Amino acid sequence: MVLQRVFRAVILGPPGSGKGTVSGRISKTFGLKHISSGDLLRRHIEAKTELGLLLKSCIDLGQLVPDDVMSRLILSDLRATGQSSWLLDGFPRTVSQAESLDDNYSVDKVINLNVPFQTIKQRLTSRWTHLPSGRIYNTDFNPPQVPGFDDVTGEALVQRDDDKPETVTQRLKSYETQTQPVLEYYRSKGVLETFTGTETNKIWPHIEEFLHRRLSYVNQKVA
Ligand SMILES: Nc1nc2c(ncn2[C@@H]2O[C@H](COP(=O)(O)OP(=O)(O)O)[C@@H](O)[C@H]2O)c(=O)[nH]1
Ligand SMILES: Nc1ncnc2c1ncn2[C@@H]1O[C@H](COP(=O)(O)OP(=O)(O)O)[C@@H](O)[C@H]1O
Repeated sequence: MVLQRVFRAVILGPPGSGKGTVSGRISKTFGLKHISSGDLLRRHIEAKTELGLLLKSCIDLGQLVPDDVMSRLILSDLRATGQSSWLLDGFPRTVSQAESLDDNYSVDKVINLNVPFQTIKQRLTSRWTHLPSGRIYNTDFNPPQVPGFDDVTGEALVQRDDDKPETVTQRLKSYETQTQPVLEYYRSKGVLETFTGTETNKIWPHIEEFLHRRLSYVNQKVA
């Protein structure tokens, strides 16, 4: 689908709810640029800068990176993408971040993945990531063709330090206290669309259908 107007969306959901997996499908099907806050932070950590060390200390404890640092990083990334359509994955995670985003961009739709915490814990401990690209695998759900290696580049996959069970518990707590209020923020603006389920393959057709309808409407309005 070729979009005639810029379309900007956010994907929200607890850690492990499938944001990265669904974002990959949305970006492939609808051509939105996928911007992941977690991937952006991990690139800084890989670069081993002073900022990277500060970020790693928050992430390894399962805590959120401070709002001012996070908003500055994401907004500068968005500015660099210019006038394109995008899908923001992992940002905003607090109401203050949502307000910073609003001050600079208007968000057309927010996709909320509502997946029970019970389902999530099992998934995260079997997640494998290709750090340079952000491609995600799972030993049960979508295993790589060769165990431990990325399908596209053949490079090694890693297990994220913050996917340890005790850190996952802390991340779910941060989600409950700091990110859930963001749902209310977008609900009151009338842009929130919630998709509930325990399996990405069952949730995905509903998201796909919703975006097809929504984006055809955006195109018609411009035509
Ligand atoms: N078993 C199972 N695993 C899934 C499903 N959807 C995604 N995953 C895996 O669960 C993990 C978390 O998904 P991810 O997209 O990274 O979630 P995010 O943390 O919200 O970005 C990854 O290893 C995925 O491959 C699913 O429906 N079932
Ligand atoms: N918007 C954000 N605000 C603060 N911290 C963030 C944000 N996005 C990511 N982080 C930090 O990076 C970690 C990993 O994020 P992410 O890769 O999006 O995790 P997940 O895919 O499991 O939801 C988070 O647990 C948090 O410490």
